[in-house]
This record gives sequence, C-alpha cells and structure tokens, in this order.
Amino acid sequence: MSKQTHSFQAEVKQILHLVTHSLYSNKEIFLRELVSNASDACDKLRFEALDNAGLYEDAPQLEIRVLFDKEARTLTIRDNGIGMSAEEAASHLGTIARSGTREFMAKLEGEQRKDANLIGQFGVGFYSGFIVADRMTVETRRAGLPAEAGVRWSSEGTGEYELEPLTKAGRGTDVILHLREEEAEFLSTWKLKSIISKYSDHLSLPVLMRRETWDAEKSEQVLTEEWETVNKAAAIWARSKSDITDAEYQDFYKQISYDQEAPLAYTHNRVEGRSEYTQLLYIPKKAPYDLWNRDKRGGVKLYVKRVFIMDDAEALMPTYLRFVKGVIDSADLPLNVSRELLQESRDVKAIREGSTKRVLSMLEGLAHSDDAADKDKYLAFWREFGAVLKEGLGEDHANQERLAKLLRFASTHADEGVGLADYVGRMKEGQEAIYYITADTLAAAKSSPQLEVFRKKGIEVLLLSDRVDEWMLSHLYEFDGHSLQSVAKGSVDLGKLQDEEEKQKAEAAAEAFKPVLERLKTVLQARAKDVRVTSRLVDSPACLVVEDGAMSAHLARLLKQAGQAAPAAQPILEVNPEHALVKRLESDPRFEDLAQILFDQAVLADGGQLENPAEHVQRVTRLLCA
Ligand SMILES: Nc1ncnc2c1ncn2[C@@H]1O[C@H](COP(=O)(O)OP(=O)(O)OP(=O)(O)O)[C@@H](O)[C@H]1O
Repeated sequence: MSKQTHSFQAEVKQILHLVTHSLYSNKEIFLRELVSNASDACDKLRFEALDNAGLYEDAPQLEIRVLFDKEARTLTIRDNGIGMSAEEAASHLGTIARSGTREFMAKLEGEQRKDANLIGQFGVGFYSGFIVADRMTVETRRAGLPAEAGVRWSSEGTGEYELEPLTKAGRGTDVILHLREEEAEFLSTWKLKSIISKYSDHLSLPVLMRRETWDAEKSEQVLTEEWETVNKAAAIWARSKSDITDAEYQDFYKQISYDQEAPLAYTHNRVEGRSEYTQLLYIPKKAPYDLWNRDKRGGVKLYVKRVFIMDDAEALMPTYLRFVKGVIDSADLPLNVSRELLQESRDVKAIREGSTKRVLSMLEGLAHSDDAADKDKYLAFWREFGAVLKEGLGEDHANQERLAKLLRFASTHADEGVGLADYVGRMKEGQEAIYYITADTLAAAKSSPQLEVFRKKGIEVLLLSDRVDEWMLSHLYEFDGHSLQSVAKGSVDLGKLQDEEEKQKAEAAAEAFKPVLERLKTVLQARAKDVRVTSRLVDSPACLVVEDGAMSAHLARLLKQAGQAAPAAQPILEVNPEHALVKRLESDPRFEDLAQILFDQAVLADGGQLENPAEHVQRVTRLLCA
C-alpha cells in the first residue's frame, strides 16, 4: 500500500463541521473521549486475548500514556490495546456506522453549542480531537499483525484523510493531536493531569504521564524520563462504600452516562449468596431524547471480575427500566459470555431480578418517604420516566403490585402526583371502585362531560392521558381490592354513592322520556348502538359511552393512528333529560337536525372527529338562520 487519499463519508463531514464549530464551549472533553477510546481498545484486546494469549505479544500490562511536545505543539494519547488494521482505520475513522448520528446532528443543531456532553453518546468521540487540533495523526497496528502492517491515518478534519503504511513495533494506537496555536494550554502536565483525574479516575486502567521536576537553573518545570500513574485506576464499584464520597459517585455517573447533571439517585451493593455480583446503578435526572425507542439498548455495562465485557447489556435490566445507568460486575459468569448466552443464563436471571428489586426499592425510598424533598424528587422522576415505568405493569407481573404503588396520575383533585394509595385513602364512604377517564390530553380529560356527576358529588376521578395508559389498564384491573372503572364505559353505577331519592327521580325521568328516546334511536340508527337517559351529566346535554368491556373511543383512535385496524364499535348516546336542549327536543319541529347535532357534539366533546363535518356545519347554519 502506498500513500492514499480518501474522502470522508458525507455524514462525517457534517459531524466534523459541527464538532469544530459547535462544541468548543467545553473543549477539554476531547481528552475524555480519546482516553476512553484508548481504554476501550485495551478492553477489546483483553477480551480477544481470552482465546488467543499471543495477542499480548511481549507486553501483557495494558496501559494508556499521555505525552506532549511543546516545541512540536503535539499531544499524544497512546495505548497498547487492540489497534487497527488499515481497513479498520479506514472504516472506523472515515465513516460513521451508527444510526443515531442523524438524530444527534438534528439535536445538536437545535440546541446550539450547549450540549457538548451529547458528543459521546453518539460515537463521534474520536472526531472531538478536532476541537483543539488542526491535524490529527493516528499511528496504529493491530495486535497479532506483523510490525510492517501498521498504518498512519492523518487528516485536517475537513473533507479528506490520508492513509499510508507504517512499521510500528509496539501494538496499539497513538493518536497525535497537532494543536491549534491558541490551544497551547493543553501542553501542560498540570492541566492534563487535572482533566484526566476529572474524567478518568475510575478507568480500571492506569493512565501514565512523564514526571516533572523543578529545574532550578532554567527555573521551570521540566519533564523527566520517569513515568507516573496520574489516575486512581481503581474501579469505583469494587471499592468499599464507606471509602467513596458522594462527589466520586457523581463523577463516575457523569463519566459513564455523558450526562452533565448529577444523577437523581443511586444504589451501590455487593450481593452475595447463590449468585455473587456488585451493582452500582443510577437513575438520571433527565430522560434521554430516545427514551421512547423500546429497542434502545439499556445503559448498564457488564463486567466480569472487573474485566469489561459489554456495554448496554440489555439482559441485565427489564425494558421498562431502560433509563437506568450503571455497572454490574459478576463474579460467576464466564469471561467469554456472549449476548446470546446472557439471555439464557440462570445467573443473569438472578442478577436481573436482584437489580430490578434494587431499582424499585430506590424509587420506593423516594416515593414513600416522609421527607418532602424526596417526594419532590420522585415527582421529578415521574415526570421524566413515569410513562416508561408504566410499561412494567404488563411486562413484569412479579413486581406488579410494587409498581402499582409507584404510579402517579393527574386527577380531578390534583394536576399531578396522585398515587393509587392516596386515591383509595380519599375515597368517599360507600365508594367501591377507582374511577378514571382516558383522553388524548389532560385538558380534554378534565373537561369530559362524563365527569360531571362525579364532580358534583366530589368523587375523585383519575385523568389519564399518556399514550401507554390504555395499554397499562389492560394489565391493571384492581388496586388494593378496588376495581378500576372507566367513567366512560357501561351505565353509570355509583352504587351506594347514589341515594334512593336520586335513583327514583332518574327512573321516573327515563320513563317519561321514553317516546323521545325511541325517536332519537330511529334518527340516529346508523350512528348509535343505543340511546338512553343518564344521570352522569349535569351541565352537558349528551355524551358518548361504550359498553363495559368494549374498546374505548380513545384507544380506538390510538390504534388507528398507529395504523392498526380497530373494531368499529358503535357508541351509546346518553342524554341528560334535565338539560334545556334535550327538553326542547320533544316539541321542536327541527327534531332531526337537533338530534344529529346532539350526537355530533358528543363526538367532539369526546375528542373524536366527525365523519362528515360539512353536514354538521350545514345543520348548525340552518338552525342559526331559522
Ligand atoms: N485508540 C483506539 N484504538 C483502537 N480503535 C480505536 C481507537 N480509537 C478509536 N477507535 C476505533 O474507531 C471507532 C470510532 O471511534 P469513536 O470514538 O468515533 O466512536 P466509538 O468509540 O465507537 O463510540 P463512543 O465514543 O460513543 O464510545 C471506535 O469504535 C474504534 O473501533
């Protein structure tokens, strides 16, 4: 191979542009990214060497070195990890394979400059070198290949990069940054040390730098030939809890999550017994942009006896806890465990159950605390992740009861934060069911006509407007012995909450209204399954309900939006015999128009769409002109 010039993939060019123009507010992260790549490369070598010890060549001690040359204005990050072949260098450093890249760019453009921490989330880490360098050279040789199989990759971070052959005795990679003139501050041991200890203390590998001494003659610090380890190089989760400060826990979180904010809560435990493992799990404060993607891999890294095995080991956490970040280090799993094996392993199952319980306890600790600050924390958590936690009711039957206690809703009594236990505690005497209504938005739920009688009687109704609510309700039938009942399904049965007098009055009204009902049924034959009198309404003339056990109109709409066929069940029209408009029906010559309008209005109030809006407009116009 002679020297070749290649063009970057189009997306890389865009990334490079963004990196150099948008991310300079927190420049120093380039070092975190490059040291973290070096550490990954060492982890990969250790992993491949499990099957092929020869890859260690004559240097079994894995390490990272950071060195600089003031005269040449270069900064080098050197590792003796897996290295890259020429093909790998071209594909890994010239293209971006990750699908999240486009979203990353959209996000970055939207947020403008602020979010330098996003850079690592999307695997553009390497290119962050161009924040401070006007040229990057990578000299690398893959472990196991001969010295002559090395390669030099070099680029100015614009449109192209060059590749040329290289003879490199030691395996691994040197990333050489040719710093821009104005970035000379990074040519200082003190500065580099402080960045490394900030971001890389918890790497399990040593990061070495040349020791400095004071030269009295020159009256300045000079570099010696001696190397010293500048990070702590101890996996934090393996240390004893009592030796770790809160700040250290937080730093470690920031390092593994690329989140600049501190976590909401964390838990650190060593579990002994049938299965032995350590877990250090964090709940972030803010949801990531792709939380809704159920295929998104989890945020838990798997280690076996402190050897890194894989990122995002989804088998370790249920999908509904995909927001949890952290580390699980097992003492039992084999080092060469694969993703497939993980799915089947009994040890993994035990770890997953244990970790799920830990996360739930952590949440319960906040939710059920007497401390107002903890409760607020829980509410903050709920706003970000509540809808995801709800998925657990269907997914994790073993923990359903615990999860149900963690649910929080809006209700007719409070706009947020209502737990089912709070609701039950506030139930009226004689109330048996937990009432709820589902709608597309909170505002729509709040103004549903079906709530009127409940409002009048001061009975609390939960207002559900999350997309997953309908799905959740198909798994949650009751809480604490009380069934969950929709106020928009079936006939309204307030049971003991309705007194005798009211009942008799309603029955008498229904009887007197029968002839009008019959006429309504005939006119609305094609649209309503039935028309009946209700005691559900106070201020509205009519509303729609479905039969008990039938699919709610809201769910039918959601399914339709998702492109699925929803069985077209006809609704029941309920009318309020006390309402002026309904009273007028009997004697009004425009009975048919009024009946259709009554039905149309009930559809609209329910959040539905009219099948024939033009016809509705014509009818209303006729009435207005009359
Ligand atoms: N020091 C290195 N040794 C070996 N390979 C490397 C090194 N640095 C980068 N690479 C290769 O280049 C690829 C791209 O690196 P980059 O930092 O852009 O993304 P990433 O490491 O895959 O993602 P992330 O930064 O999110 O971990 C890496 O996946 C790796 O294969």
